[in-house]
Amino acid sequence: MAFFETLPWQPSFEGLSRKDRMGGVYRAYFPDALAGWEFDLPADLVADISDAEREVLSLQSGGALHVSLEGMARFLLRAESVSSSHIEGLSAAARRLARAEAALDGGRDPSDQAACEILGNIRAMERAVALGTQTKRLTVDTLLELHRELMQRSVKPEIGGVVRSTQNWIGGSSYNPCTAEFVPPPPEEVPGLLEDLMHYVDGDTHSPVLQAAIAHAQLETIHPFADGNGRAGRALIHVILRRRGLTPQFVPPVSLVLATWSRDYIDGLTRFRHGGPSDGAQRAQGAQAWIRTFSAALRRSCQDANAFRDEITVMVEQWRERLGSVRKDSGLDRLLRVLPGLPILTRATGAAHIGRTPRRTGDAIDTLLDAGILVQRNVGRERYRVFEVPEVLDLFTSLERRLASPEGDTFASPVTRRVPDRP
Ligand SMILES: Nc1ncnc2c1ncn2[C@@H]1O[C@H](COP(=O)(O)OP(=O)(O)OP(=O)(O)O)[C@@H](O)[C@H]1O
Repeated sequence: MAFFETLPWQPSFEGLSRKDRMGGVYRAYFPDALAGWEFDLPADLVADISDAEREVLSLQSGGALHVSLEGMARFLLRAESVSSSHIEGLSAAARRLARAEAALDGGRDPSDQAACEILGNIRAMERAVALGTQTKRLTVDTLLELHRELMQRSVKPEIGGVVRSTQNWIGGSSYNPCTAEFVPPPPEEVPGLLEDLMHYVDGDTHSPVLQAAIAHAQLETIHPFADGNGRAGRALIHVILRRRGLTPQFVPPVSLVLATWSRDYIDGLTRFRHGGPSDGAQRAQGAQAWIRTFSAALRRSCQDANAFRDEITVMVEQWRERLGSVRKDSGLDRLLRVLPGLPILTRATGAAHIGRTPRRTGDAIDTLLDAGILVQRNVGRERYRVFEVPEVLDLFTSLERRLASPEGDTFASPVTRRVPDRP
């Protein structure tokens, strides 16, 4: 039985305005556990879910012969991680991340906090999807470990992996929950609800897409952490999809679509919160509304990612035509394969990716510079020179613009988030 309970909030000395400092009442939500929940889905929703599953699988299987799948998979994962940050766009992020990574590699402290957070998100996301396959049982500890990873490079690393011990809320005043949009369950409810959630995540009573949708919504409803609940919930989606074998290679950038459909996303999460009996019609209907939104977002993200992958493939084929004969497994051949996932490079990072000496890599870079595929972005001595692949960065921008358009077409439906201009 799920319900809202009205609880008192004591006045406090904190807060700028009188209203902030005043006491009052708030309505906390007590969700139902997931264990034993059985519900039917209408035929059209079942079809939507299988369409989404088919799209996710087609993203894994489409072949890009001369392109490193790992590089592209990393890019999609990066896109998904960037959606959790407030950096201005994927292509800007690519540049800033490359700089921050270079600083970290060189043992320096990168000053770019946002870039560091994204690196943390990417690492956590990588770890999350790895956990999906490596960990035998998914438990509350797995979730805490994942959250710790996510928060490691944030401004508040100390809250990573710590279940909240106070009441939190979403929206309204920062000082009290009386005007909040949503007040998750009180802290004493959280451990039991998390046990139940992770038990559900570890099982396979529902199909992967359904399981990912429900687990995400339940995590956001519990809101178990002081911060980073959105990130943990998004990572959980990918843990489930990977674990259930749906995304062995490519992570669909579903979070970016949910961010674009922010109103539908929040509406869906809100509908998921029912009142009344755990086997009642209201619960089933609310869940269906959310699952519908989630499946559609997943489908859209796969369609956009597929289009991106096709564009990358065509681009690399055109490069090869432009270059004439490229000896198989030469430094140049290897560099062409990895460039889509490495749009900003130095001689050293290029060498590390293709397993050749910096000198050999430098020769391949020179060929690509002559062909206009690479451009040099700074003036400096050999080892400090930074190169970019403008065409790849342009394709990032196009993908990002497409993902930020509610209908996936920036002419038909303008972007809803701040994104870079059309290349
Ligand atoms: N009305 C709502 N009901 C339930 N969940 C919500 C609601 N509004 C937002 N959320 C979820 O809460 C997340 C924000 O929570 P929190 O600030 O703890 O996470 P975060 O990872 O730090 O933030 P962000 O999502 O901005 O990266 C959102 O990303 C969304 O998933």
